[in-house]
Amino acid sequence: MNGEMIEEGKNKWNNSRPTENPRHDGKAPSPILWALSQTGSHKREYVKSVLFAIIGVAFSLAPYFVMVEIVDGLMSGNRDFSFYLGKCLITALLWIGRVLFHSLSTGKSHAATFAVLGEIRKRCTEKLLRMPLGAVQEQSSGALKSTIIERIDSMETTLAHIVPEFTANLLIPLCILLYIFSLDWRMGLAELLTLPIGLVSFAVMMGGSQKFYEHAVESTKTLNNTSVEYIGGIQVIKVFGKTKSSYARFVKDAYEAANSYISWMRYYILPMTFSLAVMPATLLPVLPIGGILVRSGTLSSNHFVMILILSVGLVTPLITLMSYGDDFQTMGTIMGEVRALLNAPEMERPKEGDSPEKNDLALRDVHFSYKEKEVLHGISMEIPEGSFVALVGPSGSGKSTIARLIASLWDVEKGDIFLGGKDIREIPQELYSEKFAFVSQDNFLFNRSVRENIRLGNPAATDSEVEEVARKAGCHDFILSLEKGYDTLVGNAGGHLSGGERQRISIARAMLKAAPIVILDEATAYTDPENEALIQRSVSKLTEGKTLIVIAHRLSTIVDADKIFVIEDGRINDSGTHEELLSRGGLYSAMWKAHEEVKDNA
Ligand SMILES: Nc1ncnc2c1ncn2[C@@H]1O[C@H](COP(=O)(O)OP(=O)(O)OP(=O)(O)O)[C@@H](O)[C@H]1O
Repeated sequence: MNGEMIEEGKNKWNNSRPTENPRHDGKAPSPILWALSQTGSHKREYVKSVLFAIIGVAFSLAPYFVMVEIVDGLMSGNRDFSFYLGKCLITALLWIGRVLFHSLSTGKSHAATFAVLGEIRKRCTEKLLRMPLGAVQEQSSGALKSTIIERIDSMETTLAHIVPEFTANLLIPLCILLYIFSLDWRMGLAELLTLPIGLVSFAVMMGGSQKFYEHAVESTKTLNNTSVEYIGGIQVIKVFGKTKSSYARFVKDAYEAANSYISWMRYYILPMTFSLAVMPATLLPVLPIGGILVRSGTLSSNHFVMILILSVGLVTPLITLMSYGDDFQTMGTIMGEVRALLNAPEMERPKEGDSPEKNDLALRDVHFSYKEKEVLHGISMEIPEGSFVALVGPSGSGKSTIARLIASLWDVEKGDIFLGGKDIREIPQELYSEKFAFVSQDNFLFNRSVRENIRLGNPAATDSEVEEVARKAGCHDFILSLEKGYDTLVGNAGGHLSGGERQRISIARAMLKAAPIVILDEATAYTDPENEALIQRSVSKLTEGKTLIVIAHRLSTIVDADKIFVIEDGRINDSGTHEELLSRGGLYSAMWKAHEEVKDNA
């Protein structure tokens, strides 16, 4: 199906190192085969479901053979009422059998499909953790949510029905055809006459409509993004009086999404209806050809009647088969998105291994780019275990980027980072993450209780340990003043709390983690002077005997650092203690002077 080509071409991550085994011929497997390859331990359930479906379809076809016998009876003048009553009873029983096996089949395949899609979704979310932070953040949250939640969900019905029913509805007409061929090969050929015409029209539909469907999917994603942005940015929209224009954009995207679906349906409705009408119309050639053969005496009228009735039996499974056409298309596109996500490049980290005993950090000639633009141009620094190191410099100079690379949120592009003498690319991500507590200025809180948010630092911590750490981080009192104390929900991304409150909770969370290396990236940016003193005290408790890496604009908070690195334009401009840097009179002393002046004028 050409959907595969398009889906691979549209793969937003397709220039990446693939993480799944591609096929040897370089082509991606069909979406259905790919989906089936993901069924793992549920394969047996699908096999059972297919078997039940085949039995179900066989039950639904058997009445046609009973009908043949009834017509036979009528034609041979059988007037025994019990004969016909018996046949009717058999037909009723066959109908019950059909309903029973169809239900068993769909029940099994729905259960298996829910489990398989659940696993695919789990793999997608786990994948996000293994990808570099930047690759995840480049995707809009609306589009990612749409792929992982809605679009995977939308495959459920199709996948659950396609596996058993497609197989059953393909096998049964084949058996009927073989049977008709065994009765009379000429009639078998007559049955096939409508097939090529219907198939050509079907292929035309499938070929051309893929781009319409792709467009419909893209415009739905745009609509998703616009609505997520509209809701997320509602404060900015209101403050800047952009309600009308933002709403107009939302409406425009909604129309675009609706219209793209209409165009898709407009394109495929004609060829689809034509092939749906022509392909199953096997009676069209069968009736006249059969009539001629009966008249010429080369086909018995009994066989002719039997073939006519069986031809009617062919129609339903053929129509069911064809109705899966656009489902294949939809599945192809969704599977393409899911595979693109699962194939996205991962951070180079082993699954197993040890983390080093020592915690000295070293950066050697580290280069890093966001997309094309290099922002770090050869950073080298040593951060001995237990030291207090500060990164200062103008805004945009690359301080946060260095911190993120040290915390292994991204991979370096060139150069190396070592922890305890070991290249961090040789340390499993989970073990490495255990070494770090990272507090930044925009710490994310989950919409759970305050207690659960702090406990994320150490899921095994008791309630009293959580409260103890909150006291140390200076947030115990304000937490108690909240409506439900520690059980208060913090709102989406912590939206029910002030910036300073969020920050103190994040510090408590980091303290609870008890990691040997603590990174504070503008961690006190939102804090008022009174609380800053409190937090400084708690930070010093948090970092006793630990490595502390601080990024700060307020230089007064880092004067005690063992070493200050002055970063300018992605390079280290200077380094040393506060006094050493002041004595050299470079960028740092200019920054210090500016800092003092602001303080004096405040
Ligand atoms: N996710 C990103 N994608 C693209 N460019 C980025 C991204 N994050 C940062 N940059 C760019 O990289 C450069 C360094 O940014 P970084 O955040 O490391 O600077 P910083 O010194 O921490 O700044 P600040 O003090 O203002 O927080 C800047 O030019 C910034 O615009």
